[in-house]
Amino acid sequence: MRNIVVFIDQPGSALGKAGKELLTFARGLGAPVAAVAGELSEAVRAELGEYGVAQVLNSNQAELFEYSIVPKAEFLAVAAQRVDAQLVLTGNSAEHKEIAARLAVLLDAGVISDAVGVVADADAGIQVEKLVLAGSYTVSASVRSAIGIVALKANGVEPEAAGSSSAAAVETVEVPFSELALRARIASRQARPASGRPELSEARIVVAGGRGVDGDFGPVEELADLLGAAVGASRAATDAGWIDHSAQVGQTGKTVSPQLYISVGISGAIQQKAGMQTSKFIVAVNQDAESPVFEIADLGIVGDLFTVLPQAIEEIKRRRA
Ligand SMILES: Cc1cc2nc3c(=O)[nH]c(=O)nc-3n(C[C@H](O)[C@H](O)[C@H](O)COP(=O)(O)OP(=O)(O)OC[C@H]3O[C@@H](n4cnc5c(N)ncnc54)[C@H](O)[C@@H]3O)c2cc1C
Repeated sequence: MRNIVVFIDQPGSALGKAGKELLTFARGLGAPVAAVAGELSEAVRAELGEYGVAQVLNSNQAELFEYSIVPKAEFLAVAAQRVDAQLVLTGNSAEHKEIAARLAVLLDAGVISDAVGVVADADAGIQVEKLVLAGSYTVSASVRSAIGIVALKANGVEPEAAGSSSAAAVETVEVPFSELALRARIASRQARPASGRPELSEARIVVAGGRGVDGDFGPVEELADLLGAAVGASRAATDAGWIDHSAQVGQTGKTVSPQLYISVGISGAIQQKAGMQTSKFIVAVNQDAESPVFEIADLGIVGDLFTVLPQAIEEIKRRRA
């Protein structure tokens, strides 16, 4: 396969898990070229080398961050053309999916989002696996254009450094932004207070609470912190104002695909399942043995969450002591 451009968006002082996953995927397919938007520190450059990147295309132009979406798509278009890429990999967040779509228009390319796997086939080209209809179907799709754009879901692969590392060569890219790219200006940004927990859609473990917590997320948060997990919620819990809307998992919330999803006091309505059904291992705690959540649970615990969670917390602490 020809070069694979991997989009690394504002890495800051260290390469994040999402970027490492994309690079691990890319390495399995061909030669990864990192397209880094934002400042490129020496530490990140070294990490890129460790993850098998020999070439980095970097732009830190202010327009990338002062205007919405399109400048990043134009940067990736320049990067893809510069290295004659066959594939561009992006993350699967709402912003990255929009960037992927814009990029596809710019490059006259096929785009596939929500991907969980990519295979490069000499005859069939780029084959992508994705999950649809709340994860109840796996669909194989192929890109038929000369270059493909694929937005990959988080947690599809364990990040793994390449066996040997070498310093990645860095080339600065000056993007001639179009007039169209500068039409939606970002007026202000306000950072959310950091919770210290992992980002919900990227977390390896999620502990989610529903109406059953009855306003008290304490045990859910305590278990999450013990496991280094993100805290999720059903819509009933977010609508009640017990937790921020950004924690909502489901059809109208976030889609998560962690290694472990612990569902607590959630009935398992179809709209909730839509956002978590592809989790690798699902544990459900619910006092109603007939609750639909048990249909998708790998391990079901019938009981009062205010009894079950403290017992689990105590046992984990005891085993770690
Ligand atoms: C268009 C649309 C979009 C939607 N989008 C979403 C979405 O994105 N995400 C989402 O979650 N929902 C969504 N919903 C709402 C969804 O249909 C359900 O209403 C919601 O998921 C229910 O939340 P819940 O399971 O927490 O509450 P309930 O259905 O009320 O279930 C609460 C559960 O807690 C159990 N329980 C109660 N007390 C305890 C206890 N002490 N210990 C253990 N178990 C206990 C009960 O047995 C019950 O099973 C959407 C609905 C619509 C119409």
